[in-house]
Amino acid sequence: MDIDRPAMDAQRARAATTQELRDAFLVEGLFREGEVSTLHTAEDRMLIAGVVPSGSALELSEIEALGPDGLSRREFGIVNVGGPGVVVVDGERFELAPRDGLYAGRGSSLSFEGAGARFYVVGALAHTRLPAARIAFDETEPVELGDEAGAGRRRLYRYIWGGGTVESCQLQLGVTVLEPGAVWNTFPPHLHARRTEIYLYFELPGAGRVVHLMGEPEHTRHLIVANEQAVIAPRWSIHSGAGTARYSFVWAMAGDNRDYGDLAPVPVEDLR
Ligand SMILES: O=C(O)C(=O)C[C@H](O)C(=O)CO
Repeated sequence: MDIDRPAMDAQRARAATTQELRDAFLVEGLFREGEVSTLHTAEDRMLIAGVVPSGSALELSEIEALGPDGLSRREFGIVNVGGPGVVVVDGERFELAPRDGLYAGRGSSLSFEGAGARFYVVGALAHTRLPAARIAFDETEPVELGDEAGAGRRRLYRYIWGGGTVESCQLQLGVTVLEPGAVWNTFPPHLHARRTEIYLYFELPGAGRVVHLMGEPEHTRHLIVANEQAVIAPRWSIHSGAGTARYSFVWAMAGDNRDYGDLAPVPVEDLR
């Protein structure tokens, strides 16, 4: 799979059918055994990929949608959403346990190993090359969010962000893990005027679904999302959701700045 997806504007999203919304904002089939699958979106030119090495190593190589410069002008954030595996960045081997993350700078050559590993890759345009760094889930101090009464207790692990130790050009990325009994993420929701955000839901049971809320605050829409599916949130779209079971998700942003707190909360009373 190598998809080049155009943007849909807010006005069209208000009136889009369920299928049109899914075609524009939902990413299905990203993780296929023994394959690298990619999607490039016109929203902040973000690239996402699912890499499932199975028996043999796989490389992230040139992608048709990116044209002649290919991956050479991009930085990458990676999270292992499967079993243990290895990412090789320009010959250097990084072992990634489940939920571990990795940053790889502009123009890195990337290959992936490990039967059982499932790598989620996010690429953003980058103006300079910065050093690769592994971010261990176990060693990252989480931010505690939500409460039990609101079924939203969760831990947010910031891997690559403006206030952190791993440098990036524009990419921000982390993992949010819901506590047992929690189903809500990112509520009340918010907007980022200067960034695009992509969520990848994972650790959701097979028959589980997340009702993902999107759209302008006064014209909300929803997507029914299964495990290992991603949702693109343009700058005009809220991003929030409630699951039929607990889950985790990778959030990743690209855009004008790396100030993680640069967001506009939307009061619940203003949602329509
Ligand atoms: O659970 C949450 O809340 C989040 O993970 C919020 C995301 O980081 C986000 O949406 C940042 O814009």
